[in-house]
Amino acid sequence: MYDVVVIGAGVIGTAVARELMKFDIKVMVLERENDVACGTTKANSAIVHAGYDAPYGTLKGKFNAWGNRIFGEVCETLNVPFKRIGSLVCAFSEEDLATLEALKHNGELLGISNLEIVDQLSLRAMEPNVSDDAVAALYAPTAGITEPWELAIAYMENAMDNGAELKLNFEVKTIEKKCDHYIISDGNTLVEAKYVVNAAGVYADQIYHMVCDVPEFTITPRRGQYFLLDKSAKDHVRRIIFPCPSNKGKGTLVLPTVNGNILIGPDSEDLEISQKEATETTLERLNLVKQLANHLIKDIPFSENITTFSGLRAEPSTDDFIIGFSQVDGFYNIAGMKSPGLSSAPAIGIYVADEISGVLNAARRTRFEPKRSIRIQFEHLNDLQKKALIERNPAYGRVICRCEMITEGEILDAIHRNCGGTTLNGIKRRVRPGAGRCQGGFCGPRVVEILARELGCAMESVCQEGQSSYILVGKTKSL
Ligand SMILES: Cc1cc2nc3c(=O)[nH]c(=O)nc-3n(C[C@H](O)[C@H](O)[C@H](O)COP(=O)(O)OP(=O)(O)OC[C@H]3O[C@@H](n4cnc5c(N)ncnc54)[C@H](O)[C@@H]3O)c2cc1C
Ligand SMILES: O=P(O)(O)OC[C@H](O)CO
Ligand code: FES
Repeated sequence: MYDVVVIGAGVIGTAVARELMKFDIKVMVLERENDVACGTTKANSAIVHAGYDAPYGTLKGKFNAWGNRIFGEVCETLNVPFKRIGSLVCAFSEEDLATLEALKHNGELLGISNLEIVDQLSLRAMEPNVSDDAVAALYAPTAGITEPWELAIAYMENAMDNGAELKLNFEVKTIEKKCDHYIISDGNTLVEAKYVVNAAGVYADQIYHMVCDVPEFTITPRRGQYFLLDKSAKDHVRRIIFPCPSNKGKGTLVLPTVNGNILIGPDSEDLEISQKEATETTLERLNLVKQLANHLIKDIPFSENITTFSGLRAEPSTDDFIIGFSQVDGFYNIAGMKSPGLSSAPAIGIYVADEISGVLNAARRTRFEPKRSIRIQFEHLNDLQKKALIERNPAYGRVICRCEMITEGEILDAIHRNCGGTTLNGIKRRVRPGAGRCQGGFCGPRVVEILARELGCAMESVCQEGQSSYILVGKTKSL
């Protein structure tokens, strides 16, 4: 019997699992996909918001401010990229100027430091490509960018290094409440736990419905679509550039990624409650993203686009995050994790682990290893280091991805760690082969070969992403 089962291995579920491992608690994470971070965590703006946007007095405001404060330390410990590049919210009218003042005031109530309204001249000096029509901006130097899926992978890996378990391909279908525990099933296997943490993203309402006849909330998907530009567009903007927010969200933005690409989006499209899988992109909405971004930033080189994608916000009927023990004894909801859910994840992990360890009366684990072991990034080594590494391990001398300069050694490491990658996109998310300009056209087949060899399976059974997303069907000719 587990003390705690966490349903959902996005950035929220994995953060909770890792923080729970600081206590003497037996933890299992259940995830329906064949990898962690396959839900909203893999498709968002990747911003660690400064925290001035969510209203003072809300859970979003509290956890964003707290999460931003500790984000740098968490990423350093877990070896996850994070850059505090700062953000600018641009004003185009008198009404927008009033919005900037209101955001600054709200941020100050939340304890966000160094917020400043900059005039047109300063804005132009900071970001020469901002539209000539922008008259001022709210500058927040503490905003940052990260790699959301890498954070979730790192959280899960570190949780497993400390004894947590992960069951992939386990779609929770029923949850049965007994007098002092739960029985969770995917239709084949039963898992028993004293407490359940529901971190199932856009499905959190359905999971809660399994134990509660009349749930207090619903979760509706709100889609956002993006363009990702090649690194050749690097430096078109150096900070996160927002328009003023509206009741649809923080608007369509332009920002750099931690790897030097330029990200443009999202739009904000309310879908039906049943459309929890609708992550397709559409020409109509991408054209809207283009139009909105061109209003904010001049001369965006859309010809450098290398991919488009979309993510689903978990829009709760309550408008705020839902975090806490539910009406059902021993059942804990972390639902409605729309933006700023990523920014808040480190703080939510700590908060939830404290609450649950409290009711379990669990002591702190004496042998908790907080650090994740170093990941070698071959490209970032100097020549002497590269030479020494290749002598020690020749796999680092074989470049598999030319666009991103990724070696076989890095791919092997990504496969064999705890919470290692087993799919083409899983390896791409961990070490970036396939994330370059050719989008895996050259390196994809090599990665499939390595995966099959290392996992001891046929190349035909290697998947691109989800279960059954097979890439190869069989041999077309023999040698
Ligand atoms: C367009 C967009 C932009 C955003 N930008 C930002 C941003 O810049 N900054 C920021 O702070 N936040 C941002 N967010 C919000 C942020 O991405 C989310 O708050 C965060 O990723 C939510 O993580 P999660 O773990 O709750 O959900 P998810 O990542 O969706 O994880 C939930 C997991 O539960 C699993 N699951 C579901 N049902 C079951 C089941 N029955 N059995 C087992 N497993 C199940 C899913 O497969 C999934 O892996 C954005 C969101 C979107 C959509
Ligand atoms: O559009 P929002 O408000 O959901 O925010 C999403 C990201 O945080 C910013 O793109
Ligand atoms: S060679 Fe890997 S993305 Fe191009």
